[in-house]
Amino acid sequence: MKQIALLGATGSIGIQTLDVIRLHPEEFNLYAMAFGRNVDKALPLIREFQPRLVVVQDEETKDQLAKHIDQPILIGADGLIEVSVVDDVDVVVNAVMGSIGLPATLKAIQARKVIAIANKETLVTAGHLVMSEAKKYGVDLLPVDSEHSAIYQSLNGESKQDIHKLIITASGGSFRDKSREELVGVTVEDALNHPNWSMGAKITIDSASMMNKGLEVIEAHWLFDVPYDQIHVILHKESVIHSMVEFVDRSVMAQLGTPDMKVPIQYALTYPNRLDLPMTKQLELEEIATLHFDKMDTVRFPCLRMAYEAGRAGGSMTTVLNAANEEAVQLFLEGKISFLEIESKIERALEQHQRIHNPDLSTILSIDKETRERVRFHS
Ligand SMILES: NC(=O)C1=CN([C@@H]2O[C@H](COP(=O)(O)OP(=O)(O)OC[C@H]3O[C@@H](n4cnc5c(N)ncnc54)[C@H](OP(=O)(O)O)[C@@H]3O)[C@@H](O)[C@H]2O)C=CC1
Ligand SMILES: CC(=O)[C@@H](O)[C@H](O)COP(=O)(O)O
Ligand SMILES: [Mn+2]
Repeated sequence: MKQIALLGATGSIGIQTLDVIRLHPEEFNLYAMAFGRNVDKALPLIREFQPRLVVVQDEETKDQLAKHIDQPILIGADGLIEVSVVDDVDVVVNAVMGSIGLPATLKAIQARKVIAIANKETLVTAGHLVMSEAKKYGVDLLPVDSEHSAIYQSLNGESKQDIHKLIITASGGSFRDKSREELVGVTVEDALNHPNWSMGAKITIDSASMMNKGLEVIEAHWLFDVPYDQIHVILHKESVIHSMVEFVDRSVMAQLGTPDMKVPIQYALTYPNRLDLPMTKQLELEEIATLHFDKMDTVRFPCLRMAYEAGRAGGSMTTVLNAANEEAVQLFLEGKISFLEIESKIERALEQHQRIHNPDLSTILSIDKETRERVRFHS
Protein backbone atom coordinates (compact mmCIF):
# COMPACT_ATOMS: atom_id res chain seq x y z
CA MET A 1 0.00 0.00 0.00
CA LYS A 2 1.50 3.33 -1.07
CA GLN A 3 0.97 6.21 1.37
CA ILE A 4 0.39 9.43 -0.54
CA ALA A 5 0.82 13.10 0.38
CA LEU A 6 -1.25 15.08 -2.14
CA LEU A 7 -0.39 18.77 -2.50
CA GLY A 8 -3.18 20.64 -4.31
CA ALA A 9 -5.95 18.13 -3.49
CA THR A 10 -8.86 20.43 -4.40
CA GLY A 11 -7.51 21.33 -7.85
CA SER A 12 -8.08 19.74 -11.24
CA ILE A 13 -5.11 17.35 -10.90
CA GLY A 14 -5.79 16.83 -7.18
CA ILE A 15 -9.39 15.74 -7.72
CA GLN A 16 -8.37 13.35 -10.51
CA THR A 17 -5.61 11.93 -8.29
CA LEU A 18 -8.29 11.23 -5.68
CA ASP A 19 -10.36 9.49 -8.39
CA VAL A 20 -7.39 7.18 -9.00
CA ILE A 21 -6.87 6.57 -5.25
CA ARG A 22 -10.59 5.85 -4.86
CA LEU A 23 -10.43 3.34 -7.71
CA HIS A 24 -7.57 1.34 -6.16
CA PRO A 25 -8.06 1.36 -2.37
CA GLU A 26 -5.88 -1.75 -2.05
CA GLU A 27 -2.94 0.09 -3.68
CA PHE A 28 -3.12 3.67 -2.42
CA ASN A 29 -3.99 5.53 0.78
CA LEU A 30 -4.26 9.30 1.17
CA TYR A 31 -1.99 10.01 4.16
CA ALA A 32 -1.96 13.80 3.90
CA MET A 33 -3.61 16.45 1.78
CA ALA A 34 -2.93 20.13 1.17
CA PHE A 35 -5.07 22.80 -0.40
CA GLY A 36 -5.32 26.59 -0.41
CA ARG A 37 -8.49 28.15 0.95
CA ASN A 38 -11.35 26.20 -0.61
CA VAL A 39 -12.82 24.65 2.57
CA ASP A 40 -16.16 23.84 0.91
CA LYS A 41 -14.43 21.65 -1.66
CA ALA A 42 -11.95 20.15 0.80
CA LEU A 43 -14.34 19.18 3.60
CA PRO A 44 -16.18 16.32 1.84
CA LEU A 45 -12.80 15.00 0.63
CA ILE A 46 -11.37 15.03 4.15
CA ARG A 47 -14.49 13.25 5.41
CA GLU A 48 -14.26 10.62 2.67
CA PHE A 49 -10.49 9.94 2.66
CA GLN A 50 -9.71 10.64 6.35
CA PRO A 51 -6.10 11.80 5.81
CA ARG A 52 -3.96 11.88 8.95
CA LEU A 53 -2.71 15.42 8.21
CA VAL A 54 -4.17 18.44 6.45
CA VAL A 55 -2.40 21.58 5.19
CA VAL A 56 -4.08 24.90 4.34
CA GLN A 57 -2.73 28.17 2.99
CA ASP A 58 -3.30 30.45 6.01
CA GLU A 59 -4.39 30.84 9.64
CA GLU A 60 -7.86 32.05 8.70
CA THR A 61 -8.57 28.91 6.66
CA LYS A 62 -7.24 26.77 9.50
CA ASP A 63 -9.68 28.40 11.95
CA GLN A 64 -12.55 27.84 9.55
CA LEU A 65 -11.64 24.18 8.96
CA ALA A 66 -10.80 23.34 12.58
CA LYS A 67 -14.49 23.65 13.53
CA HIS A 68 -15.27 20.64 11.33
CA ILE A 69 -12.40 18.14 11.59
CA ASP A 70 -10.23 16.44 14.23
CA GLN A 71 -7.03 16.06 12.20
CA PRO A 72 -4.01 18.28 12.87
CA ILE A 73 -4.00 21.24 10.45
CA LEU A 74 -0.68 22.68 9.27
CA ILE A 75 -0.19 26.00 7.51
CA GLY A 76 1.52 27.49 4.47
CA ALA A 77 4.80 26.60 2.75
CA ASP A 78 6.13 25.06 6.00
CA GLY A 79 3.05 22.84 6.20
CA LEU A 80 3.64 21.65 2.61
CA ILE A 81 7.19 20.73 3.60
CA GLU A 82 6.14 18.98 6.81
CA VAL A 83 3.69 16.60 5.11
CA SER A 84 6.15 15.92 2.29
CA VAL A 85 8.85 14.56 4.57
CA VAL A 86 6.79 12.47 7.03
CA ASP A 87 8.42 9.03 7.42
CA ASP A 88 5.23 7.12 6.60
CA VAL A 89 4.70 8.90 3.27
CA ASP A 90 5.99 7.04 0.20
CA VAL A 91 4.85 9.28 -2.67
CA VAL A 92 4.43 13.05 -2.82
CA VAL A 93 2.06 14.16 -5.59
CA ASN A 94 2.88 17.80 -6.21
CA ALA A 95 -0.23 19.27 -7.86
CA VAL A 96 -0.24 22.77 -6.43
CA MET A 97 -0.30 25.62 -8.90
CA GLY A 98 2.79 27.80 -9.01
CA SER A 99 6.30 28.17 -7.65
CA ILE A 100 4.91 27.83 -4.10
CA GLY A 101 5.56 24.10 -4.69
CA LEU A 102 9.34 24.50 -4.97
CA PRO A 103 10.56 24.29 -1.33
CA ALA A 104 8.40 21.23 -0.57
CA THR A 105 9.68 19.49 -3.73
CA LEU A 106 13.29 20.03 -2.67
CA LYS A 107 12.63 18.76 0.86
CA ALA A 108 10.69 15.74 -0.42
CA ILE A 109 13.64 14.85 -2.66
CA GLN A 110 16.03 15.19 0.30
CA ALA A 111 13.73 12.85 2.27
CA ARG A 112 14.00 10.40 -0.69
CA LYS A 113 10.29 10.32 -1.47
CA VAL A 114 8.98 9.27 -4.86
CA ILE A 115 7.80 12.50 -6.48
CA ALA A 116 4.91 12.58 -8.95
CA ILE A 117 5.26 16.08 -10.36
CA ALA A 118 2.46 17.98 -12.05
CA ASN A 119 3.68 21.33 -10.72
CA LYS A 120 5.69 22.46 -13.78
CA GLU A 121 6.27 25.98 -12.36
CA THR A 122 8.65 24.42 -9.81
CA LEU A 123 10.89 23.02 -12.56
CA VAL A 124 10.77 26.24 -14.57
CA THR A 125 11.61 28.33 -11.51
CA ALA A 126 14.55 26.25 -10.31
CA GLY A 127 15.09 23.19 -12.51
CA HIS A 128 18.83 23.23 -11.86
CA LEU A 129 18.29 22.93 -8.07
CA VAL A 130 15.56 20.29 -8.33
CA MET A 131 17.49 18.08 -10.75
CA SER A 132 20.80 18.33 -8.93
CA GLU A 133 19.09 17.35 -5.65
CA ALA A 134 17.28 14.49 -7.42
CA LYS A 135 20.60 13.22 -8.76
CA LYS A 136 22.33 13.62 -5.39
CA TYR A 137 19.60 11.71 -3.50
CA GLY A 138 18.92 9.15 -6.27
CA VAL A 139 15.28 10.19 -6.56
CA ASP A 140 13.20 9.71 -9.73
CA LEU A 141 10.82 12.51 -10.66
CA LEU A 142 7.80 10.90 -12.28
CA PRO A 143 6.10 13.34 -14.66
CA VAL A 144 2.35 13.86 -14.45
CA ASP A 145 2.15 16.52 -17.18
CA SER A 146 0.66 14.62 -20.14
CA GLU A 147 3.43 15.49 -22.63
CA HIS A 148 6.21 14.56 -20.22
CA SER A 149 4.47 11.35 -19.22
CA ALA A 150 4.26 10.53 -22.95
CA ILE A 151 7.97 11.21 -23.39
CA TYR A 152 8.81 9.23 -20.23
CA GLN A 153 6.81 6.28 -21.56
CA SER A 154 8.39 6.61 -25.03
CA LEU A 155 11.83 6.52 -23.42
CA ASN A 156 11.14 3.33 -21.48
CA GLY A 157 14.13 1.01 -21.96
CA GLU A 158 15.96 3.49 -24.25
CA SER A 159 19.35 5.17 -23.84
CA LYS A 160 19.59 8.92 -23.49
CA GLN A 161 22.34 9.18 -26.11
CA ASP A 162 19.97 7.70 -28.72
CA ILE A 163 17.54 10.64 -28.48
CA HIS A 164 17.58 12.78 -31.60
CA LYS A 165 14.76 15.09 -30.56
CA LEU A 166 11.74 15.41 -28.30
CA ILE A 167 8.54 16.45 -30.10
CA ILE A 168 6.03 18.12 -27.79
CA THR A 169 2.48 18.45 -29.11
CA ALA A 170 0.35 21.56 -28.51
CA SER A 171 -3.40 21.76 -28.96
CA GLY A 172 -3.15 25.50 -29.70
CA GLY A 173 -5.50 26.38 -26.81
CA SER A 174 -8.67 28.47 -26.85
CA PHE A 175 -7.46 30.99 -29.44
CA ARG A 176 -5.72 28.69 -31.89
CA ASP A 177 -7.92 29.81 -34.79
CA LYS A 178 -7.58 33.54 -34.06
CA SER A 179 -5.04 35.95 -35.57
CA ARG A 180 -3.12 38.32 -33.28
CA GLU A 181 -5.44 41.16 -34.36
CA GLU A 182 -8.42 39.08 -33.23
CA LEU A 183 -6.90 38.68 -29.74
CA VAL A 184 -7.59 42.33 -28.91
CA GLY A 185 -10.50 42.41 -26.48
CA VAL A 186 -10.85 38.65 -25.87
CA THR A 187 -12.41 37.93 -22.48
CA VAL A 188 -11.43 35.74 -19.54
CA GLU A 189 -14.40 33.54 -20.33
CA ASP A 190 -13.22 33.09 -23.95
CA ALA A 191 -9.70 32.23 -22.77
CA LEU A 192 -10.96 29.64 -20.26
CA ASN A 193 -12.75 27.72 -22.99
CA HIS A 194 -10.07 25.12 -23.82
CA PRO A 195 -11.00 22.91 -26.80
CA ASN A 196 -9.75 19.57 -25.39
CA TRP A 197 -8.90 19.66 -21.68
CA SER A 198 -10.75 20.66 -18.53
CA MET A 199 -8.06 22.14 -16.26
CA GLY A 200 -7.45 24.79 -13.60
CA ALA A 201 -7.79 28.45 -14.64
CA LYS A 202 -4.09 29.37 -14.70
CA ILE A 203 -2.94 26.52 -16.95
CA THR A 204 -5.92 27.08 -19.26
CA ILE A 205 -4.84 30.71 -19.78
CA ASP A 206 -1.25 29.46 -20.31
CA SER A 207 -2.54 27.14 -23.03
CA ALA A 208 -4.28 30.05 -24.75
CA SER A 209 -1.11 32.20 -24.68
CA MET A 210 1.11 29.20 -25.58
CA MET A 211 3.11 29.87 -22.42
CA ASN A 212 2.04 26.40 -21.30
CA LYS A 213 4.12 24.94 -24.14
CA GLY A 214 6.98 27.28 -23.25
CA LEU A 215 6.91 26.07 -19.64
CA GLU A 216 6.73 22.49 -20.93
CA VAL A 217 9.81 22.94 -23.13
CA ILE A 218 11.77 24.09 -20.07
CA GLU A 219 10.23 21.30 -17.98
CA ALA A 220 11.33 18.75 -20.63
CA HIS A 221 14.83 20.22 -20.75
CA TRP A 222 15.24 19.58 -17.03
CA LEU A 223 13.40 16.27 -16.71
CA PHE A 224 15.12 14.59 -19.67
CA ASP A 225 18.40 16.51 -19.76
CA VAL A 226 17.96 17.36 -23.44
CA PRO A 227 19.29 20.65 -24.98
CA TYR A 228 16.76 23.21 -26.21
CA ASP A 229 17.78 22.74 -29.86
CA GLN A 230 16.56 19.16 -29.60
CA ILE A 231 13.14 20.04 -28.17
CA HIS A 232 10.53 20.81 -30.82
CA VAL A 233 6.91 21.87 -30.52
CA ILE A 234 4.25 21.11 -33.12
CA LEU A 235 0.58 21.98 -33.28
CA HIS A 236 -1.69 18.97 -33.05
CA LYS A 237 -5.23 20.07 -32.44
CA GLU A 238 -6.77 16.74 -31.43
CA SER A 239 -4.51 16.14 -28.36
CA VAL A 240 -4.43 12.43 -29.17
CA ILE A 241 -0.66 12.08 -29.56
CA HIS A 242 0.54 13.40 -26.22
CA SER A 243 4.18 13.76 -27.36
CA MET A 244 6.93 11.83 -29.14
CA VAL A 245 10.61 10.99 -29.15
CA GLU A 246 12.62 10.71 -32.34
CA PHE A 247 15.70 8.52 -31.99
CA VAL A 248 18.99 8.70 -33.90
CA ASP A 249 17.84 5.94 -36.26
CA ARG A 250 14.77 8.15 -37.15
CA SER A 251 12.41 5.78 -35.39
CA VAL A 252 9.71 7.76 -33.56
CA MET A 253 7.98 6.55 -30.40
CA ALA A 254 4.73 8.22 -29.36
CA GLN A 255 2.17 7.77 -26.61
CA LEU A 256 -1.49 8.15 -27.57
CA GLY A 257 -4.78 8.21 -25.72
CA THR A 258 -7.96 10.16 -25.18
CA PRO A 259 -7.28 13.45 -23.35
CA ASP A 260 -7.71 12.33 -19.73
CA MET A 261 -5.22 13.31 -17.03
CA LYS A 262 -6.09 10.25 -14.94
CA VAL A 263 -3.91 8.23 -17.33
CA PRO A 264 -0.59 10.04 -16.63
CA ILE A 265 -1.53 10.54 -12.96
CA GLN A 266 -2.12 6.81 -12.46
CA TYR A 267 1.00 5.90 -14.46
CA ALA A 268 3.11 8.06 -12.14
CA LEU A 269 1.54 6.31 -9.14
CA THR A 270 1.92 2.76 -10.47
CA TYR A 271 5.23 3.12 -12.36
CA PRO A 272 6.83 0.83 -13.54
CA ASN A 273 3.58 -1.15 -13.54
CA ARG A 274 0.13 -0.38 -14.92
CA LEU A 275 -3.35 -0.86 -13.50
CA ASP A 276 -6.81 -0.90 -15.03
CA LEU A 277 -8.45 2.52 -15.55
CA PRO A 278 -11.99 1.58 -16.61
CA MET A 279 -13.58 5.05 -16.42
CA THR A 280 -11.25 6.47 -19.07
CA LYS A 281 -12.64 6.50 -22.60
CA GLN A 282 -10.74 4.23 -24.98
CA LEU A 283 -9.09 5.72 -28.04
CA GLU A 284 -11.18 4.91 -31.13
CA LEU A 285 -8.99 5.99 -34.04
CA GLU A 286 -11.66 5.04 -36.62
CA GLU A 287 -13.99 7.60 -35.01
CA ILE A 288 -11.32 10.31 -35.09
CA ALA A 289 -10.28 9.29 -38.63
CA THR A 290 -7.85 12.18 -39.21
CA LEU A 291 -5.10 13.70 -37.10
CA HIS A 292 -3.74 17.16 -37.90
CA PHE A 293 -0.22 18.58 -37.50
CA ASP A 294 1.03 22.12 -38.13
CA LYS A 295 4.24 24.03 -37.78
CA MET A 296 4.45 26.23 -34.68
CA ASP A 297 4.63 29.97 -35.36
CA THR A 298 6.56 31.86 -32.64
CA VAL A 299 5.56 35.25 -34.12
CA ARG A 300 1.90 34.35 -33.56
CA PHE A 301 2.79 32.91 -30.15
CA PRO A 302 5.57 35.11 -28.63
CA CYS A 303 5.30 33.44 -25.20
CA LEU A 304 6.84 30.31 -26.71
CA ARG A 305 9.72 32.38 -28.17
CA MET A 306 10.30 34.06 -24.78
CA ALA A 307 10.36 30.67 -23.03
CA TYR A 308 13.00 29.30 -25.44
CA GLU A 309 15.05 32.48 -25.03
CA ALA A 310 14.83 32.39 -21.22
CA GLY A 311 15.63 28.68 -21.18
CA ARG A 312 18.67 29.11 -23.41
CA ALA A 313 19.89 32.09 -21.36
CA GLY A 314 19.50 29.94 -18.23
CA GLY A 315 20.30 30.98 -14.66
CA SER A 316 17.62 33.20 -13.13
CA MET A 317 15.90 34.03 -16.46
CA THR A 318 13.38 31.18 -16.21
CA THR A 319 12.59 32.17 -12.60
CA VAL A 320 11.62 35.60 -13.93
CA LEU A 321 9.72 34.12 -16.87
CA ASN A 322 7.63 31.98 -14.54
CA ALA A 323 6.99 34.59 -11.84
CA ALA A 324 6.08 37.27 -14.39
CA ASN A 325 3.72 34.86 -16.12
CA GLU A 326 2.05 33.72 -12.88
CA GLU A 327 1.42 37.31 -11.82
CA ALA A 328 0.31 38.54 -15.25
CA VAL A 329 -2.13 35.62 -15.64
CA GLN A 330 -3.54 36.38 -12.19
CA LEU A 331 -4.01 40.06 -13.18
CA PHE A 332 -5.81 38.94 -16.36
CA LEU A 333 -8.06 36.60 -14.35
CA GLU A 334 -8.83 39.51 -11.98
CA GLY A 335 -9.90 41.57 -15.01
CA LYS A 336 -7.09 44.11 -14.46
CA ILE A 337 -5.19 43.66 -17.73
CA SER A 338 -6.01 42.49 -21.24
CA PHE A 339 -5.00 39.11 -22.66
CA LEU A 340 -2.25 40.63 -24.85
CA GLU A 341 -0.82 42.52 -21.86
CA ILE A 342 0.15 39.16 -20.33
CA GLU A 343 2.91 38.75 -22.91
CA SER A 344 4.03 42.40 -22.85
CA LYS A 345 4.40 42.29 -19.07
CA ILE A 346 6.51 39.13 -19.28
CA GLU A 347 8.68 40.61 -22.03
CA ARG A 348 9.29 43.73 -19.92
CA ALA A 349 10.15 41.72 -16.80
CA LEU A 350 12.71 39.68 -18.78
CA GLU A 351 14.26 42.80 -20.31
CA GLN A 352 14.60 44.49 -16.92
CA HIS A 353 16.27 41.51 -15.24
CA GLN A 354 20.03 41.12 -14.92
CA ARG A 355 20.67 37.38 -15.25
CA ILE A 356 22.20 35.59 -12.26
CA HIS A 357 24.13 32.44 -13.04
CA ASN A 358 23.33 29.36 -10.92
CA PRO A 359 21.14 31.09 -8.26
CA ASP A 360 20.65 29.36 -4.90
CA LEU A 361 17.26 28.84 -3.28
CA SER A 362 17.13 32.08 -1.31
CA THR A 363 18.14 34.10 -4.42
CA ILE A 364 15.46 32.30 -6.43
CA LEU A 365 12.80 33.04 -3.82
CA SER A 366 13.69 36.73 -3.68
CA ILE A 367 13.78 37.06 -7.51
CA ASP A 368 10.39 35.34 -7.66
CA LYS A 369 8.94 37.80 -5.11
CA GLU A 370 10.51 40.93 -6.66
CA THR A 371 9.35 39.96 -10.15
CA ARG A 372 5.77 39.46 -8.99
CA GLU A 373 5.78 42.85 -7.25
CA ARG A 374 7.25 44.58 -10.31
CA VAL A 375 4.70 43.00 -12.65
CA ARG A 376 1.77 43.81 -10.36
CA PHE A 377 2.68 47.33 -9.29
CA HIS A 378 5.36 48.87 -11.53
CA SER A 379 4.94 47.83 -15.15
N1 LIG B 1 -5.06 20.56 -14.74
C1 LIG B 1 -4.37 19.83 -15.60
O1 LIG B 1 -4.95 19.06 -16.36
C2 LIG B 1 -2.89 19.92 -15.64
C3 LIG B 1 -2.18 20.62 -14.68
N2 LIG B 1 -0.83 20.63 -14.70
C4 LIG B 1 -0.09 21.37 -13.66
O2 LIG B 1 -0.53 20.91 -12.39
C5 LIG B 1 -0.52 21.98 -11.44
C6 LIG B 1 -1.93 22.11 -10.85
O3 LIG B 1 -2.81 22.47 -11.89
P1 LIG B 1 -4.39 22.46 -11.68
O4 LIG B 1 -4.78 21.25 -10.93
O5 LIG B 1 -4.97 22.71 -13.01
O6 LIG B 1 -4.58 23.76 -10.78
P2 LIG B 1 -5.85 24.18 -9.92
O7 LIG B 1 -5.83 25.66 -9.89
O8 LIG B 1 -7.06 23.47 -10.38
O9 LIG B 1 -5.49 23.63 -8.47
C7 LIG B 1 -4.46 24.16 -7.71
C8 LIG B 1 -4.43 23.49 -6.35
O10 LIG B 1 -3.39 24.08 -5.57
C9 LIG B 1 -3.96 24.55 -4.35
N3 LIG B 1 -3.20 25.70 -3.90
C10 LIG B 1 -3.07 26.89 -4.50
N4 LIG B 1 -2.28 27.71 -3.77
C11 LIG B 1 -1.90 26.98 -2.68
C12 LIG B 1 -1.10 27.25 -1.54
N5 LIG B 1 -0.53 28.44 -1.37
N6 LIG B 1 -0.94 26.28 -0.62
C13 LIG B 1 -1.52 25.07 -0.79
N7 LIG B 1 -2.28 24.75 -1.84
C14 LIG B 1 -2.47 25.70 -2.78
C15 LIG B 1 -5.40 24.88 -4.69
O11 LIG B 1 -6.19 24.98 -3.52
P3 LIG B 1 -7.61 25.79 -3.53
O12 LIG B 1 -8.56 24.95 -4.33
O13 LIG B 1 -7.99 25.87 -2.11
O14 LIG B 1 -7.32 27.10 -4.17
C16 LIG B 1 -5.72 23.67 -5.54
O15 LIG B 1 -5.90 22.54 -4.73
C17 LIG B 1 -0.05 23.22 -12.21
O16 LIG B 1 1.31 23.37 -12.04
C18 LIG B 1 -0.37 22.87 -13.66
O17 LIG B 1 0.46 23.54 -14.58
C19 LIG B 1 -0.10 19.94 -15.63
C20 LIG B 1 -0.74 19.25 -16.61
C21 LIG B 1 -2.18 19.19 -16.70
C1 LIG C 1 -3.20 18.13 -20.04
C2 LIG C 1 -1.90 18.79 -20.13
O1 LIG C 1 -0.87 18.20 -19.96
C3 LIG C 1 -1.90 20.23 -20.42
O2 LIG C 1 -0.63 20.80 -20.17
C4 LIG C 1 -2.27 20.32 -21.86
O3 LIG C 1 -1.16 19.92 -22.59
C5 LIG C 1 -2.72 21.65 -22.24
O4 LIG C 1 -2.95 21.66 -23.59
P1 LIG C 1 -2.16 22.60 -24.61
O5 LIG C 1 -1.21 23.45 -23.84
O6 LIG C 1 -1.51 21.68 -25.56
O7 LIG C 1 -3.28 23.41 -25.19
MN1 LIG D 1 0.80 19.45 -20.54
